[in-house]
Amino acid sequence: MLRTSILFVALAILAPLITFIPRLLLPRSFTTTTFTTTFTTTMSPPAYSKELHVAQLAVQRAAILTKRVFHEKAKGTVDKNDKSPVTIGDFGAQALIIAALRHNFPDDAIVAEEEAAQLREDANLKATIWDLVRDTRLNDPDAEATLGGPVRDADHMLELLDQGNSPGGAQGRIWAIDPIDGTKGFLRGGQYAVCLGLMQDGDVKVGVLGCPNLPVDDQAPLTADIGSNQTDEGHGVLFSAVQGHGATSRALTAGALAESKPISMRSVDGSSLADATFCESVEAGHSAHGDQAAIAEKLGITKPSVRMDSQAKYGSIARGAGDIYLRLPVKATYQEKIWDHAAGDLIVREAGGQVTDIHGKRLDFSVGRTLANNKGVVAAPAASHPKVLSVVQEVLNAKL
Ligand SMILES: Nc1ncnc2c1ncn2[C@@H]1O[C@H](COP(=O)(O)OS(=O)(=O)O)[C@@H](OP(=O)(O)O)[C@H]1O
Ligand SMILES: [Mg+2]
Ligand SMILES: [Mg+2]
Ligand SMILES: [Mg+2]
Repeated sequence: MLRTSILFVALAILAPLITFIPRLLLPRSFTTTTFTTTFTTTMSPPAYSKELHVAQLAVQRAAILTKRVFHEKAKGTVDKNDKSPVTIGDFGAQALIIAALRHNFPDDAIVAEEEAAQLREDANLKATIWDLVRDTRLNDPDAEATLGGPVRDADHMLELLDQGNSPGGAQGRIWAIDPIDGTKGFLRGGQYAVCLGLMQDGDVKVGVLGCPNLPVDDQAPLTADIGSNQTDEGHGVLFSAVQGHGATSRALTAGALAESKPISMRSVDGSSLADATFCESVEAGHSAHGDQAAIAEKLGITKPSVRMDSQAKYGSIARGAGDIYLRLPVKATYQEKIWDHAAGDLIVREAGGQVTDIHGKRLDFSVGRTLANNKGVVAAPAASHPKVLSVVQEVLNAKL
């Protein structure tokens, strides 16, 4: 009887410890709900699960704002110092994404394309963007709470916008934000993407792309004229990847995340390229259409190229709707920006692709706000990348 009582008391003391100790070993950011659902099934937390979840919801919320602007006739276009366009949608989306990151990861650095300087000089512009930011939220209260809820006021919005000024680099956690990639496409009524990537020590770990004008269906044929989405019906895709965990797509929603599907590139090897589809920029100033056409011809590609704005190109080849993305330099001095490539690079590689520059070097995100160590982009299924790269080099060398 005494022995049974001692055993019972010992069990009563030990039981809570047995469940508590593993929690001590987990990262502090790991929530109890996630712990019970994931830890019990896999015994270890999935890498970057909180970062992925926040990034997906943040992109989804920002996309609600960009879609409102997309469907308006006057998009509040302003010229930047470098003469490229920026709209009220770019500013608003960036403020909302940074608000979500600051709420969840206050110590992380952020590299973002836009800054608040023009809004500080133009009260009307500031008020217009504040109207958008104040009124944009996810329609799922839990999802909205995850992002920290609404931005406090218009001045705080400006402070948030300016927090994307990190110089980047090889150390620590750095988020890269392109609030609207393909702004020219956005203005033309074409493709654009809301882009967010997380780098750890210069390596992309998490990538999320929101593409409001791509068809939801991964099997939908890739055509040049897919920007004619005026109703949103059947359109809007959220691509995601975590390093070492593959890539997914899901429908872009206005609230909680939709169910995801794994995606992969088509298996095109060097000998079956005749059937391949290649994508390139719409803007001739952004990539060399002539060189790209010569390369396609030498590869035996028979279909015409699909010209599409933004990192929607990376998402499209990652889900096998296209196969190859070529972005050959027009000007030798142009340095690609990290926010134009971070998410897409990871999504394509996690879907079975390879992404390098024209010299065959992997894109190097560790050297600041630009890809200063790289020239151009060559993205293709891993099995055909060596062949594509060799033809890229043959065509470019012949010009020297
Ligand atoms: N000269 C030059 N060469 C290469 N790239 C350039 C150049 N100038 C601008 N940019 C960047 O191009 C980004 C959009 O290019 P895309 O290929 O995605 O779209 S497009 O079809 O060319 O419009 C675009 O991104 P957003 O500004 O976010 O739209 C720019 O960062
Ligand atoms: Mg821009
Ligand atoms: Mg861009
Ligand atoms: Mg942009």
